[in-house]
Amino acid sequence: MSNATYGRENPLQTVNYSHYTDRLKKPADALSELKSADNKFLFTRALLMEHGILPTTLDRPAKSDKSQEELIKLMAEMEIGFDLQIGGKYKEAAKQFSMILIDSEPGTEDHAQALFQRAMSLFQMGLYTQCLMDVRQAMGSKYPPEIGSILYKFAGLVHRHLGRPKEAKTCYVECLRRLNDSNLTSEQQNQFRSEVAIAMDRCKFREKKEETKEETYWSSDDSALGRPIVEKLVGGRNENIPALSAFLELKSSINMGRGVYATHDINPGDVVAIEKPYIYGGWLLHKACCHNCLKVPIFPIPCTNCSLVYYCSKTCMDKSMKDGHNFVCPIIFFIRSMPGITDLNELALKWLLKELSKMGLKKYCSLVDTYSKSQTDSMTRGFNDDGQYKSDNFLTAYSLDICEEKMSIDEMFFFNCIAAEILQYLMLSGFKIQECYLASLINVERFPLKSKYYVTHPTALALYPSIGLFNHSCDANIKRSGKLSKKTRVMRAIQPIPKGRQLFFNYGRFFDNMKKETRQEICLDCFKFECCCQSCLENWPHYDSMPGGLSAMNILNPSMADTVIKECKRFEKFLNTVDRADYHLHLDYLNGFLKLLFTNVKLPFKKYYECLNVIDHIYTKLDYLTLG
Ligand SMILES: C[S@@+](CC[C@H](N)C(=O)[O-])C[C@H]1O[C@@H](n2cnc3c(N)ncnc32)[C@H](O)[C@@H]1O
Repeated sequence: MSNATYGRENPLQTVNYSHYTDRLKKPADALSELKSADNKFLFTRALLMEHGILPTTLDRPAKSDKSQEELIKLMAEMEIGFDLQIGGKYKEAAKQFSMILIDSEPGTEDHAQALFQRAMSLFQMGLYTQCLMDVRQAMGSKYPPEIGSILYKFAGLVHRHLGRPKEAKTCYVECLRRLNDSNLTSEQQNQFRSEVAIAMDRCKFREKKEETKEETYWSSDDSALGRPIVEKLVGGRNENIPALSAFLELKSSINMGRGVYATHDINPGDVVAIEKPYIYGGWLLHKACCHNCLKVPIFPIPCTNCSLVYYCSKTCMDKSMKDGHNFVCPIIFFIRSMPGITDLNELALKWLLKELSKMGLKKYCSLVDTYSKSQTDSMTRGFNDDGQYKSDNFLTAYSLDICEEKMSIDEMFFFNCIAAEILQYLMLSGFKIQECYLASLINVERFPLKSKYYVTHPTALALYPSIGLFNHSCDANIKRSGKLSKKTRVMRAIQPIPKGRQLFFNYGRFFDNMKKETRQEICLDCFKFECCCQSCLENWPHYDSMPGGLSAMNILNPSMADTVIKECKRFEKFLNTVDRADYHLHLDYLNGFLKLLFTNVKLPFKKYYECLNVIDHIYTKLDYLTLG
């Protein structure tokens, strides 16, 4: 593979779907003539082979020692960065070190040095979180041992600035342990020790302050919030889809396909789904999270073979190897050099390996064949003959994808090419696959290679097959909670959901403040559907211009008008008098007010959404406190 350009691909940039078509001069058109997914895949694979695009070896571009010329160039580039730093031009310096990073190979000393220097510039710019990400990656790289103590001391300083005294202390202990490797004189070492002692003292002071703050917070009168919350599905577990509540069922509608509906009245706060991800992987921009458990370790340990993924412990490293990293490890460099969204390519590979380890090649391929041939109607996919939804993870995930007809030919060809390349790398890494299984093994239709699956979370990507059954609405009545590092995802009602109504969550993040046209554009662009939610169909006004007063037009139950007016005034007083930090102490009151408006006023109604925003704020804060 000569064109490997590790690290240049930005996972956030738009994918160039004509990457392969451009190289092969429009062969993708022939794909539209082929009917079955198997034939499309085999056609693409043969074409790539014919054009010499499929890799034939796993030889990485030689890691030759740098020539004298290259060394001089690197030093000159570093010097430019140092000069910018000395001159206080931190942004320019960060850019300069970024260029060096792109040109150096992860895991090498040059890479670690550039990371460390960029971290220092980011620190000066006050970008502590980004700075810490660089420091962590530098720690996981092959940095020169003599800078170890300085690197860990710096990490301590960054943690202190981020208000994490415990982590800072751990770094300081580690930096002292590495002091013997440094090339400081004994006098400089003594100076270093006394500086670290002062910094550690500051951590102690900070820790005490944190403890007091926590005590005052929890000594507030709501004891329910003072102990860890154990989430329970409302009504218990669903028989057919165990990740969902028993108060839900799956039904189909013309414009949204399958969706999840309430079979009982559901109240705001009720938990409607709890699911562990079927597969998950780190987000490349957040490289230093543990490849196995997704936690962000204080000291990331790089994989001893590839150096390209990190772990928080030896246990996680061993577990990951058993879970398939042994096959991915020799090819991860190449997988990350491929076009497309790198993280999704990795996730697709992980998924395939997981299925294969679970059921073996033969069974897996026959399952895919049976499934794709027997159930082509997207409305019935996933249901058995008794109308029950098959909750097996493989079939559930398989049946989620109904997107093929929405793809352009270029896109379809692109994904087939990616699949063919991934499979080829896998075979080159020693994974034995007989020719007859090739087509069933990689079915582009089912592979999570498309953006519609990715969770826009800065740490990781994960696939939740049952939660993936919820449709989108710009006026969501459920909300996800739980940090991805905890992996388990909890979905909770935020609005009253009467029996028979569909449950929706919001696929976008900042839809509340967008006008309909923008939301529609995003849905089409990112998720490939035209949004048919109620607020889009009825073209609800933007939040600021929603009706705020009661009238004959929007009161549903005139006998309740006085109560509604009185309660709206009370809510206004609440907003003016209660401190934002104490909102969570009034959750029952707020849910009650929301329900009153929901039952008696036609939506959209401004006060209703004001109240919903407050509730949303509370859950976000509770997640942070209880699940983080
Ligand atoms: C994650 S899936 C949801 C489950 C899906 N309806 C099914 O049948 O499996 C997302 C897909 O559902 C459909 N969908 C979800 N929300 C929608 C909406 N507001 N309007 C139209 N289609 C929607 C789109 O086809 C989208 O690609």
